[in-house]
Amino acid sequence: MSNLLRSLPPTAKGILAVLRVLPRVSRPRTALLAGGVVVSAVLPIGIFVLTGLLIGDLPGAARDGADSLAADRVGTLLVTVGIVILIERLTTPLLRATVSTLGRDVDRYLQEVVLNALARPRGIAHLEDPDVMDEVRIVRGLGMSAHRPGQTVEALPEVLSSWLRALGSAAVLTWFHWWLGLLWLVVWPIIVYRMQRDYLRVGEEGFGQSAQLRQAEYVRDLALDPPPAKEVRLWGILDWLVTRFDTLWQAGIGPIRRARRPRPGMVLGSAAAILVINVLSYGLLVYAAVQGSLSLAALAVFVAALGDANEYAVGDEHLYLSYAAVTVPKVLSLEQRLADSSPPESGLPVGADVPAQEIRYEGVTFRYPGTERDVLNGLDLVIPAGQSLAIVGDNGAGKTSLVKLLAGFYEPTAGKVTVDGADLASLDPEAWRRRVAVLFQDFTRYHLPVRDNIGFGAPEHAGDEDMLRRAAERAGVGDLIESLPNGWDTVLSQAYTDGVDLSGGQWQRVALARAMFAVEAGAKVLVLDEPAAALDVRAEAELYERFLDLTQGLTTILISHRFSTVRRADRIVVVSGGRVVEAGGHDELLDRDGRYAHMFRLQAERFQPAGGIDA
Ligand SMILES: Nc1ncnc2c1ncn2[C@@H]1O[C@H](COP(=O)(O)OP(=O)(O)OP(=O)(O)O)[C@@H](O)[C@H]1O
Repeated sequence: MSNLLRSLPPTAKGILAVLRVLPRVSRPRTALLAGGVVVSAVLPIGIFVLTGLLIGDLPGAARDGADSLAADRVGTLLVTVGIVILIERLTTPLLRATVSTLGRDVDRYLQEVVLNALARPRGIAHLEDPDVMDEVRIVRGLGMSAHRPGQTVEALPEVLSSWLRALGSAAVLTWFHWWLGLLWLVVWPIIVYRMQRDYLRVGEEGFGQSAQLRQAEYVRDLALDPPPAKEVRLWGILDWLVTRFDTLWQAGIGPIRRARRPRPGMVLGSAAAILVINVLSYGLLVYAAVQGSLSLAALAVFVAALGDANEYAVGDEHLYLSYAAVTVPKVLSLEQRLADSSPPESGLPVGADVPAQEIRYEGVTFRYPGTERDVLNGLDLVIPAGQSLAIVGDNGAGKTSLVKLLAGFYEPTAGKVTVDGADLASLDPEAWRRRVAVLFQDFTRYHLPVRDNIGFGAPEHAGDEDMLRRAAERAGVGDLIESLPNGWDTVLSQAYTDGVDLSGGQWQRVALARAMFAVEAGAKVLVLDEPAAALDVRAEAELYERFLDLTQGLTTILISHRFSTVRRADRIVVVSGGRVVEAGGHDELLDRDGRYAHMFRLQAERFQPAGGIDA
C-alpha cells in the first residue's frame, strides 16, 4: 500500500495529503464536502441526460397533442429538470461556503501543526538545523502568501466534480462509440497529469530556493526592522542591504521564473491532442446525425456530454492543487520527522525541592550539532544545592553552553549531567525546567505588556498580582513599572500607542524580574548569565548588595566577567579548554595565584591604577 502511495503522481499525493488532513480539521464539513462533490458532479450529467430525453419527446408531444402520453412525459421531465436545477443551484453556494471556511481552517491547522512540531523536541538543536529552517520558511508562508494550501480545499469541489463529470461524460460517449468514450478516458488523464506535473515543477522549484530566499528575507528585515535600524544608518549600509537583497532575491526567484515560463512543447501538445479528439468526436456526431442514425435526443445528450468532457484541466483550480501537493506533504513530513527524532515528552517526576543535594557534571563532552569542535571536553563539576557557584573563563570558553545543557536544550555528546543522582535526560523536561530560572545573556525583549514580560517566568501564575509585584521588587523594577504610562499594562515597545521602550539596563532588570518570578513560583536553581552587563554603577552596586538576598536558599550559578560580583559566590570555578581548571573560594584562589588570581588582578588594576588591589 505504501509502495503504491509512493508511486502516485505528486499531485495525487498532495490531494491525498489534503484529504487526510480534512477530517482532522472538521469531520462534518468534510462529509459535506464529499457529498457536495458527488452531487455537483452527478447533477449536471443528470440535467443533460434529462434535457436530451426532453428534446427527444418534444416532437412526439407536438404531434400527439396536450393529452397524449408523450406530452405527459414532457411535463414530468420538465418538472424533474426544474427540481434538479434548483438542487444544483442550492448545492453550489452551500458547497462554496463550506470549502471556503474549511480551506482557511486547513491553513490555520497546518500552521498549528508546525508550531506544535517545532515545540515538541526536548531541546533546541532542531531550530539550528538549516534543513529544518528551510522547511520552516516554507510553512511560515502558510495562510499568509497568495499560494495557500487552503485554496486547494476551495478548489477541490470544482476540480473533483469536473473530473467526475468528465468521467461520466466519457462513459456516456461510450454509448455512441465505445472506443470514442475510451479515447476520452485515456486522453484526459494524460493531459491533466502533464499539466499538473508542470504546475508542480514551479512549486518545487520555488521551495528548492528556500535557503536562498531565507537569506534574502533576512537581509530585507535588517533594513525594515527597528532594532538594527540604528546600526544600519550609522554604518550607512542601507544601500548595501538593498543591493544584496536584490541579488539574493533575483538568484532565488530566477529559477522559479524560468520554471513558470510556459513550455511550448507541452502547451502545443495538449492543445493539439484536445483539438484532434474534439474534431474527431464532433465530426462523427455530425456524420451520424446527417446519416440519420442518431435520434435528436441522443444527439443532444452526446453534444452536452462532449461539452462537459471538455471541462477538465482548465481553470486556476487545477493550478491550486499544486500548492498543496508540495506544501502539505512537507508539513506532514516535518511533523513526522520531528516526532521521530524526539521521544514523547515524559520522564521521571521532579519533586518540588529538587535539587536537594547537588547538580553534577560527570565527564561531560559537548559539541553543537553540525559542528566539528568539542566545546566541553570531559568536564567534571559539582554544584552543591543551596549554594552559589560562579563560573569564570575567557570568551567562548563554554560557560553559557554549560547552562544550556543544564536547561536540557541539548544533551551531552558524552558523559552526563545528574540532579540529585538522577540523569537529567531521564527527568520530565517540563517539570525540570520549572525548577530552573535563567536570566540569559541574550534574553528576549518581548514587545508585550510589562506584566507578560515578567509573568512569562511562570505563565501558570501570571495572574497573581502579589507575586508579580514581589518579583519586580526583588529585581529592582517596582518603581519603574509604577512610573510607566499604563503601569503593568504598558507595552514595552515604541511601536504601539502608549508603548514605551526601555533602556538596556532597564530591560535587563525586567528580564531579571522574569527569572525572579520563576523563583517565586518554585524554581530552585537560579542562573544569572552576565546579570550586570547593562547595569549602571549604582544598579550594579545594588545588585551586589541584593545578591545574597536574591540567591538565598537557591542553587545559584553566576556567570560573569565582573569579579566584584563573582567574589561574592560561595565557590568559583575557572573554565578553560572545555574543562574546569581551577575551583575554590575567592581568597583561596587568590592565594593559589593561578589563572583566577591573574584575571582578578588584571581587572582590579584597571580600576585602581594608583592603589592596592583590594576589589
Ligand atoms: N548554537 C551554537 N551552535 C554552534 N556553536 C555554538 C553555539 N553557541 C555557541 N557556540 C560556540 O560554542 C563556544 C562556547 O560558547 P559559549 O557561549 O558557551 O561561551 P561563553 O564561555 O559563554 O562565552 P562568553 O564569555 O563570550 O559569553 C563558542 O566557540 C561558540 O562559538
